Order: sequence, then C-alpha cells, then structure tokens
Amino acid sequence: KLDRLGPLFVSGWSRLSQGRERATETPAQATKQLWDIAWDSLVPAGPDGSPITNQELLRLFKESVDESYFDDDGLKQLPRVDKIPLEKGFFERMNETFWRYGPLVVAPLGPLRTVSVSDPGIVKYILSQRALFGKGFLSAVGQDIFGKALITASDRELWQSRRSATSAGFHAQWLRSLSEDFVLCTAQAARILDDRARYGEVVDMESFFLNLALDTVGRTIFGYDFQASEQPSDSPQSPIVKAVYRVLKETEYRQANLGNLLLMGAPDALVDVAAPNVAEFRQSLRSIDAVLDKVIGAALDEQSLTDEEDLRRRSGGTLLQFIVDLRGKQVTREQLQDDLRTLLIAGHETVASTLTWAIYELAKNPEAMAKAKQEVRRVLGGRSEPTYQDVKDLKYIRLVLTETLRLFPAPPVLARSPLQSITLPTNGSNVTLNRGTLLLLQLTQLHRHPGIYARPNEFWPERWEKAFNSTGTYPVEGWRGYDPARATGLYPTALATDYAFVGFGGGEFQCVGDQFAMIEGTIILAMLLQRYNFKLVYDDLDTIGLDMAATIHTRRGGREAQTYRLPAGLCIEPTVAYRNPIRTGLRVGLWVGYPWAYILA
Ligand code: HEM
Repeated sequence: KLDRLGPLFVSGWSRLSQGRERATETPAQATKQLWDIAWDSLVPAGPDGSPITNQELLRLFKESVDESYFDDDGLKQLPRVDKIPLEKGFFERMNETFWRYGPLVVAPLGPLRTVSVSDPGIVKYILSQRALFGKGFLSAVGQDIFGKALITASDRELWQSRRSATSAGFHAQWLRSLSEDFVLCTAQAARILDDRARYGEVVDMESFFLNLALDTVGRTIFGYDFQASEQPSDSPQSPIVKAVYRVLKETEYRQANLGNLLLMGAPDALVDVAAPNVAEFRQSLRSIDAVLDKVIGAALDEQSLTDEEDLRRRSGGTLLQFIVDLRGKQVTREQLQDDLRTLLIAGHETVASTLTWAIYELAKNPEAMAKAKQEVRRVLGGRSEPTYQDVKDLKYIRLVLTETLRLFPAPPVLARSPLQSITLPTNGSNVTLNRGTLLLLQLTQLHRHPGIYARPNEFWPERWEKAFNSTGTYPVEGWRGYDPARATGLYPTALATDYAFVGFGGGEFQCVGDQFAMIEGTIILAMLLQRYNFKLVYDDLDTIGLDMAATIHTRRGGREAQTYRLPAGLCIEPTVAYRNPIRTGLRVGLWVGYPWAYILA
C-alpha cells in the first residue's frame, strides 16, 4: 500500500497544480480529486458484480464524507433525515418521516450514510434482482456471529450450495412431522404458565417465547435439548442458554456501539484486556460451538449417505442428520457448524418476537382474541395436540401471525448493497447508487404504507381475507395489489402481495424456514389460546419500550429478564382458560390415591 503512496502524491499534486493553472477547479474541487485518488488507490472499489469485500465497506465512510464535507453526492435529489428515530413513539415518528419525506430517504446510521427504502416497487426491484444486489454490509458485520453460511455468504457459489442443501432438508414430509415436536415443547413450557396462572402471577411473555423457541429449534434442527423452558422465564438460565442470548444480543450491541463493531477482527489477547464485553461474546460463541461440535460429531457417527429422494421419504429425524446424510453434498465440520449457528439464530428470536407481539396484539384487541379462540375451539374441539392438518385449518390464527409480522417485522430492516453502479426505477427522478451503497429496506414503513394498507397502524387480521388495491391519499403507481387467491400457502408471500408484505423476505434470499416458522407459530399460539386468557400489565408501547436489532423487542423485558426480576417488559397475566379433563382427572386420582398409597406403604 505504501508503494502506491508515491505515485499517488505525484498524480494528486499534478492534478492540483493543473487545476490551479487551468483555474477551472476550485481548491475544494482539487482537494476532492486528491481525496478520490487516495481512496481509489488505497481502498479500490471491486469489479462490478463481484461480492463487496469487508475492506471495501470502508468506502461507506468515504461516501459519508463526500456528502457532508464536499457536498458532492449522486443522491442530492433525495431528501435527508437527521436520524431514524428509535426512542419514544417509534412508529408515529416513522409515519411522520414517511409523510414528510416519502419512501426514499438518505439517513445516517452512526457514521455511515444509508439510503432507506419503503416503496414496494423499489423493494421488489432490489429483492428480485439477485445479480445486482448482495448483502454486503450484513455479510461483513455478521460473519463472526452467524458464521459463513446462508445469511452472511456473499460468495455466490457458497450461498448456492448451502441454500440447496438446507432447503432440501426443509422438505414437506419433515415439516409435517414437526408438529409433534412443537406440541411437546409447548406442553412442557406451559407448565410454567400453569403455575403462574394458578397463583395469579405475572409472566414476561417475551422471555417465555424466547425459551420455548430455543427449545424447539434445538430439538428439531440438531437434536439438542437446551431445557430453556424448564426454568421460569425470569430465573437465571443455564450457561449455554445464557451464551445463546449473549450472542443474539451482539447484533444489537454492534448497532449501538461502534466499539463492538471495530473490535470485530481484533486478536483475543487485546479484546480480553481492553473489551470484556466483546470477550464475553467470544466466550459465548465458543460455548455454543462446543455444543454444536458435539451434535455434529454424533450425527457424523450415525451418517448413512442416502439420495435426496430417499431422504425425503424418511420421516422424523433432525435437519442436521438430513444434511449430513445427503449424498453428493458433503461438507466440512466447520461448514456444518456455521450452518447450524445460522439456523439457531435465524430460527429462534424471529419466532419468539412474532409470538410475543401476536399475544400483545390479541390481548389488546378483545374482538380478535375472541375470534381466534373461537377458531381454536372449532378446529381442535377437545384435542390439545394440534396436527399439521390443524395448522392448515387454523386460518385466522395464521392471519394473526401475518398481521403481527406486518406490524412488527422480524427483522425490521433488510440490508442490501448494489454490486455495481445502479439507477433505481423511481418515478421521475433518476437515483443512481454507487457500488456498495448501504440500502436499508425499512419494513416497518413498507408494511404500514398508507397507500397500500387501510388503517395501516391497526391490528386487523381480517384485511388479508379480501383483495385490496392502492387507494387513499397516497396512491402507489405500478403496485399490482393484493389478492388472497394468489396466497395459496400458509401466509401471503412477497409474490402474492407484489412485495408490499415481505415478512419472510422475497426473491432468492427469501426465508428458508418460513413454513417451519408458520407451523411452529400456529401450533404454539393455538395451544396457548386454548389453555389461557391473557391480560396485559402494560399496553402502551412507550412504557414497554422498543429496541431494534435482528427483531423488534421490548427494552426491559425479554433477555434482560433473565437477570432482572419481572421488569416493565411485555408482562402478561395468564389465567387458565381450559383444563384438559384427562389430566385433571389424573391429578384428582393421584391426589386421592396418594395418602392411601402412603399408608399402605
Ligand atoms: C417468524 C419467524 C421468521 C421470520 C419473520 C423470518 C424472517 C426472515 C427474513 C425476512 C429473511 C430474509 C432476510 C434478508 O433478505 O436479508 C429470512 C432469511 C432467513 N431465515 Fe428466516 N424468519 C423466520 C424464521 C426462520 C426459521 C424458523 C429459520 C430456520 C430454522 C429461519 C432461517 C432463515 C435463514 C437461514 C435465512 C437466510 C436465507 C438465505 O439468505 O438464503 N428463519 N428470514
């Protein structure tokens, strides 16, 4: 790099002096040229279409400086906001920003300049043009959290091979068999709610769902029992569960704390001394990897290489065993570890967050709650163990989950970067983005777009039962509208909504666990609604407090409730709504029989 500095200064100086001679360039323009040359020489932009390298991400700082210092930027025509609000009144402020500036704005993210997008046409263009957009920034900042697997793989070949192996594993037969695991985990976790309901105690539902979702993912994806639900949600957890929560928290810390981001590649020795917080994160990763290593070892010991067709006919088993046994797709232990870490993180907090907000919205909307409970009664009757067929029949419950994801998308933002210089398909103005520009698809705004959704901030699951088109004061040109006839699966996909709802993403990177999540969410919600009534302790979002990272979660509840006793998070008072007659009979039988057995003994 130093070798390049000599010629760099020579060429910069000659440009400066030429500028002076020609008197056509102001000193500011000349300085800018020197600045550009320095960057192009030290941190050159990669070739068009190639993945954005970590080093290239430094150019994001350059863009920020270009914009603020040199006032030189290809995005001049776009409105700018000082910051995207995260504090009180988050959704109201997001609405305000939308009304004032529209669906395409330039906004800062710490020291970086980003472009926020919430127009369905542009979101569609970005998500469906795989060759033009990569996950650039996300790949770089998330790689040590997720490993090099689906979420962070910027290398196309690696992504394709992991995607085809993983999505083969999520085949229909396996998904159908999962309902038994979900029922078992929910029934186990519900014992905590039973106790709380009996004594009229308050429960932090976010922690409850986090523990439950961790148990289901561990059991179904790689056959490990975290036993997270064995603990009341506000009690201290086992070291491994704590480690998982610490790793999840890192996505949040990296947004809020530049130190965590900058220390990403630093050696352990430095981090141990200088940044105990980051050292703790690394230690947690090591604990998780040790568990994953053990389950991978066990799966490899059991390995029996089989063709995909035959594997698809095999029922039960874990996803890990499927991937290990898949003939022709063998991978290293390290790759398997990265795959599992990705699935563990991506499939855990997202589900928990969706269920948390679903219960919150249902508890706040008695009519929707009554309708949901009625459907559960009608479909399940007296049965307490929903099956896959029930999931298909529980249409309203699935709409409740969809509507929850519309209002509280998990993740709330999708990050993309163009792989070459690109002109966005906007109406009128030509917006040209440089390679590597950080694009943030703001799902909280897209999903509450006033030109698409009537009463956008209201929880109204019935909206998905009928077709709707763009209307009102903010018509969206070119949007095809929504038609339930196009939503033939378990939820309305990006295609069915013409990219107005992308709760599970869209295009090639669409969530690989979407069916898994819908089956799991529907079963858990149905089982809980069947057994309990829920009453919110706090219903105001500002009191509950919102935090945003990989999902939208409550500021004081959730993972922090592992260490603090019942703070003002999303606390709910469950009361038993349904008693399983067989279990009640058994209990009574034991209660009556126990003293006699004791006397006889
Ligand atoms: C309600 C629950 C869930 C929601 C809302 C959700 C949402 C999403 C979204 C929006 C994306 C796209 C991200 C992007 O485009 O940048 C995604 C990707 C992904 N999700 Fe999910 N997800 C959920 C559950 C799950 C589950 C249960 C798993 C696995 C067990 C999973 C695994 C993944 C993976 C591996 C990807 C990356 C796919 C790729 O890039 O090829 N997700 N998810």
